[in-house]
This record gives sequence, C-alpha cells and structure tokens, in this order.
Amino acid sequence: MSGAYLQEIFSSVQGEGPFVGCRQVFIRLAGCNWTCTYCDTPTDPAPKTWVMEKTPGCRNFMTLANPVEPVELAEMITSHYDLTLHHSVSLTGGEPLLHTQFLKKLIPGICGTRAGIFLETNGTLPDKLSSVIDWVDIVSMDVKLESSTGTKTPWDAHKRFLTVAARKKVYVKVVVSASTKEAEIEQTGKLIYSIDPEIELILQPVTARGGIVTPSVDRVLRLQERALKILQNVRVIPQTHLMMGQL
Ligand SMILES: C[S@@+](CC[C@H](N)C(=O)[O-])C[C@H]1O[C@@H](n2cnc3c(N)ncnc32)[C@H](O)[C@@H]1O
Ligand SMILES: Nc1nc2[nH]cc(C(=O)O)c2c(=O)[nH]1
Ligand code: SF4
Ligand SMILES: [Mg+2]
Repeated sequence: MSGAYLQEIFSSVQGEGPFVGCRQVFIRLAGCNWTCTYCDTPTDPAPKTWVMEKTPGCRNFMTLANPVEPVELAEMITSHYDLTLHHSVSLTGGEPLLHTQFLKKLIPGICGTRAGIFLETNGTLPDKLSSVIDWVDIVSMDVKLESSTGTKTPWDAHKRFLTVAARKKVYVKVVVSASTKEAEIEQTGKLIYSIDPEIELILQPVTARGGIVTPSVDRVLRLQERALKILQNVRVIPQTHLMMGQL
C-alpha cells in the first residue's frame, strides 16, 4: 500500500528546540511505535479522517479521508501553501519514520522551502532513518528517558540512530521532568559526546501531562549543569508554541 494515514497538516511556527519561531508546514503522520506517558499527541495508527487548513495559518480546518497517496498529498500541499515563505516542512507524528516508503515518494514533491525537510523523531528506529536520511535536511532527535516516558530508554538504538543522523544537521532533545535522574542526563551527554561533542542538547521541560510533573526551576539548572560538564552546547527551551497560542 503506497498511501499513509495522516492526522493533520497546518502552517505554524516551530515551537520546540533551536529552530523555535521558524515558519513551518507541519505534516503530522499517524501511529507511533513508542509510549511516552507525557505525550500530548494522539497516536491512533489509522484514523478514518485527517484535517488540513482551508486557508494557511487560519485554523479553518477541512476534514479529509485517510489514507492519502504521496503524490496527491504533495500536490495538495504545494497548491495550498507558499513553501517559499516557509523555513522547512516538519515531518512529525506520531512517529514519522513508520512511513518511510511514503516519505520517499512524498518528499521530492515538497522541496520548495528555504531549508528543506525537518524530521521530528523519537530516535528509536535507526534502520528506518538510514533508508530516508538522504531525503532529510535537519533531524530533531528525541532521547526517551525512562523517568519521563515510563518506557525503558533504548540506549543502543539511540546510539545507532544518532550515528546515522550525524550525517546531516542534527540536535538532540530530551524531555525532562521532576523525576529525571542526573545519571540519565549524564548517559545522554556521554552518548552524544561519543559521536560528536558539538551536537547540541536541548533540555525540554515537560508540559505536565499524564501524571508527569514539570521539574522545579532549581532541578532544571542542576540537570543543565550536569550536561554542560560533558557537552559544549546545552540549552533549556520549553514548548513555546503553547505560550503563543500557536498549534
Ligand atoms: C509529539 S512528538 C512527535 C515526534 C516523535 N514521535 C518524537 O517523540 O520526537 C514531538 C515532540 O513533542 C514532545 N512532547 C510531547 N508531549 C510533550 C509534553 N507533554 N511536554 C513536552 N514535550 C512533549 C516530544 O518529546 C517530541 O519532542
Ligand atoms: N508549533 C509546534 N511546534 C512543534 N514542534 C514539534 C511539534 C510536534 O508535535 O512534533 C510541534 C507542534 O505540534 N507545534
Ligand atoms: S514517541 Fe513521540 S508521538 Fe510517540 S508517544 Fe512519544 S512523544 Fe508521543
Ligand atoms: Mg506537538
């Protein structure tokens, strides 16, 4: 099957990590292979419908049927959005790397932005990343700490993943909570350092959900110091789109 199940498409500003504020077209694919207690996004693998703005940036959504064919979707996006006004197209989800065959057919048709294709991923599928890395320009890779997600951290898969991602522009994002252990941050820092000490680490305080509690101001500073003992570039950046009332 060449089609894929989508959740939504919208134009907004990137709200997380070092590209905060950049205008992006977000393509949110359906389904996820991971479980994060704090997740703020539905992960139904096969929703009957998906939504797209009638007018870019106006949040007047129209409902469309799933699944969608890649070439048809590329035509819808390029006729609907002025990609030249956008920094990049953000492929997100759910977990976008569950849809690599679809992405390889979609991406050639949506390459008109200023900085290309931005992949927002949970960092758990290195072989899937290898199959599409040539089509991607920027990788936002999560490291999934057990203290926040409730699922055991896949350290080996993360290491293999970052090795592949380092072939392009990449940064690592780690959601931290009140229960994040300094040892987890240290292991994250050592993983990054072992591949490239220059790769930036973003500590993203959890937006409280699912019983996962936002870390205290003091705790965030201690965690950042722990990472700075290992890495050059460590910033604390929250989910800013929520503060701006942006999607
Ligand atoms: C919804 S996920 C989709 C992409 C991919 N599955 C991943 O986890 O990176 C996008 C980003 O939102 C973050 N996120 C989801 N829920 C959050 C929350 N409650 N607080 C902070 N960040 C959250 C994830 O950690 C991830 O960096
Ligand atoms: N504005 C905005 N920025 C984002 N960065 C990552 C997002 C995601 O859900 O993947 C996201 C999102 O949902 N909205
Ligand atoms: S990997 Fe991403 S989409 Fe999947 S549950 Fe975690 S935060 Fe949500
Ligand atoms: Mg989001």
